[in-house]
Amino acid sequence: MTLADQAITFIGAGAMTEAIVSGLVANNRVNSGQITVMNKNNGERLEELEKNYPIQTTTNKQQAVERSHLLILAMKPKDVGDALERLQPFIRADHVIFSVLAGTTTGYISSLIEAECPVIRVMPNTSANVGASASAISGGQFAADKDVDLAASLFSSIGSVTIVPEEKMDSVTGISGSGPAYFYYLLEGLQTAAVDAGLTEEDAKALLIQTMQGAAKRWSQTSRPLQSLYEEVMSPGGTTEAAFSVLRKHSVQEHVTGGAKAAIAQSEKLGKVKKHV
Ligand SMILES: NC(=O)C1=CN([C@@H]2O[C@H](COP(=O)(O)OP(=O)(O)OC[C@H]3O[C@@H](n4cnc5c(N)ncnc54)[C@H](O)[C@@H]3O)[C@@H](O)[C@H]2O)C=CC1
Ligand SMILES: O=C(O)[C@@H]1CCC=N1
Repeated sequence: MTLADQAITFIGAGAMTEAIVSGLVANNRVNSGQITVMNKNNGERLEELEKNYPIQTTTNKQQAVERSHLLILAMKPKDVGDALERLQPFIRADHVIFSVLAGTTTGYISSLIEAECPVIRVMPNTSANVGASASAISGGQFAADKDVDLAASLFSSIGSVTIVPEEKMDSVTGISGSGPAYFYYLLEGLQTAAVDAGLTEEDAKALLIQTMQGAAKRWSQTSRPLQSLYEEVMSPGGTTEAAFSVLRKHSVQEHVTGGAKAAIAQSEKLGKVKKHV
């Protein structure tokens, strides 16, 4: 079965579901008429999604599960136990389950489902909205190569895909899953400096977007270490050096590293609070 023939049900109608759906709809590799989004009870949210995308929605659990061969779990990690308890009577061994939940192992999900269906853990990010997610994928106990290939095919239609062993998924979650937020936060600081110095928000946005894209492109096309790239920008007694003396005084880089490590630790913790991992 090709991706275009797949009926897909998302369980959970939040930000991540919308990011993936909007990326998939913009890209014709998936038939958007075959996408269903199911939510526990927020009808207004489902109406909003139906208005914005050519998809179907439902709050009917049995319909949501039986309609599709491919189920994508996209509720908060704390809600997965309750959700699967209600859905599991309708899940068959020939379902394929993708989970985008932070810190939630495929083993834990399998322990909540009677049928031995393949479970694939995926960590995308919200850049899926614009077809630019950095997604990592790992297959669980019952996942065959073809199931991992299906996940790779679906997520490659909304960005890049890296296949990693499942024990690396907490690290991925703290780096690229949360990653867009780190860059938005840093950009917000730069935007404030730009506007405080008299630039219009519009000009600041245009300059910062191109600067960030240019830096990413440059890094992608060189084997030089990052330190040599920022040192190249820095002239003795110049502007960049002035900025770095403030950033280093406040150990900004160490705090950025510490922040990402806290995210990784939190993903590990989310996994440990659940039983059967
Ligand atoms: N937001 C992000 O940047 C990313 C989020 N994730 C993961 O995606 C998942 C969803 O995150 P968000 O979309 O940000 O959360 P969200 O809070 O925006 O959405 C969660 C949705 O699940 C629904 N829900 C709760 N219990 C349910 C149940 N029993 N049955 C069906 N639906 C139920 C809620 O009503 C809500 O629509 C999380 O597990 C998160 O770890 C993964 C990568 C990035
Ligand atoms: O903050 C979170 O827990 C989710 C997982 C990765 C990004 N957002």
